[in-house]
Amino acid sequence: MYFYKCLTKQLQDKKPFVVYRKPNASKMVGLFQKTFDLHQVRDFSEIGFVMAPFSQGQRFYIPLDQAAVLVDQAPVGEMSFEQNVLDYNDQHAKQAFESLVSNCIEAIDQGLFDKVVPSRKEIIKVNLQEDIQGLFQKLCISYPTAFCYVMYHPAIGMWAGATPESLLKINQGILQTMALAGTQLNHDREEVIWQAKEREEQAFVTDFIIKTLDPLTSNIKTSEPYTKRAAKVMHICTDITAELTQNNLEEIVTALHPTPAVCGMPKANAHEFLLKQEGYQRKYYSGYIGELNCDVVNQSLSNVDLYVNLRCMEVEEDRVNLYIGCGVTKDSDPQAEFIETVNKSSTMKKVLM
Ligand SMILES: C=C(O[C@@H]1C=C(C(=O)O)C=C[C@H]1O)C(=O)O
Repeated sequence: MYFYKCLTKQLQDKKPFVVYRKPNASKMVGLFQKTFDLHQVRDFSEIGFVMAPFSQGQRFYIPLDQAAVLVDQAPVGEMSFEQNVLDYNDQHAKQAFESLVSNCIEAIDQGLFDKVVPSRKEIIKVNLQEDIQGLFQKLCISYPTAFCYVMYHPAIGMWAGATPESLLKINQGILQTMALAGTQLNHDREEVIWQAKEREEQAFVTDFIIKTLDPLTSNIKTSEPYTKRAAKVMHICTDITAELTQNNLEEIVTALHPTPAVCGMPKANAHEFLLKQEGYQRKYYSGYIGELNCDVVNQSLSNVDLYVNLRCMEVEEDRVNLYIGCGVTKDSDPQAEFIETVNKSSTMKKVLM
């Protein structure tokens, strides 16, 4: 297929590209940048595909007018969930994460914040560089309801993922976002029971988003919280819509990101705590990715469609780094939170096998 020939050529040339497929979409998109330049988003008037970090670092993008643009049928097929690797057994990683969660709970007890989202990195020795096409196909086939992508820039490296979380959609003056939090294993039964801890954690996120959008938009509406299934796990989700009152995309993105779903609440305290205590660089994990001022498949230049970069991995020469986090509140149990990160990491591990 010509799409994959371009992907292979782009990789050989080490030029920037992104390939992606939106949730439930039948089409995939490839943007293959013609030069090596690193383009940065400065005021959100830029048009193209953006990838922004959690905190410090470059907000880079592939400009639509500097890329070969390809749209094709997205991969479909069957993949079984059976041989899942959930028996992660690194005692050192377990202890380190549980101690981080305990520090989080202590900080909550001291009144520093109500919620915080610590995370960790898991290194898997595997060489995926030879089969990026296969990686993208596996992501798309395994996770039809997620936003699946592989993105590369020589200055940033290669990132791939299948995220269930939308950060921001704008279409014809209507803004949509979601408050996603709370996690349990996806048992595939229709009836799902959520404990108070998860419901409270998710309500924090909804409240934050409503408060954040209030001065920037009008007519904010929320759905009832519902269960959103995301591969091996499921979450509580509230859909939120609002009307834009002015053209203030930069203000809106800056206000929403990072949400309490990936950082915490109040945001500034949680953010500062994470930068000091997590002990590693999140880089582009829990940043955002997606279309800025364009909808490539529908050939429109007025849409925004950004996703939170979760269930993602950084693909290096001989290894991949998986990034995973979980929301901590006063009622959290460090062991249970560690298990939650292991369950979430199975989303990525599945496509590594
Ligand atoms: C932080 C992550 O996920 C976020 C945290 C969740 C939680 O705390 O339950 C649920 C969904 C995401 O908003 C992650 O997957 O790394």
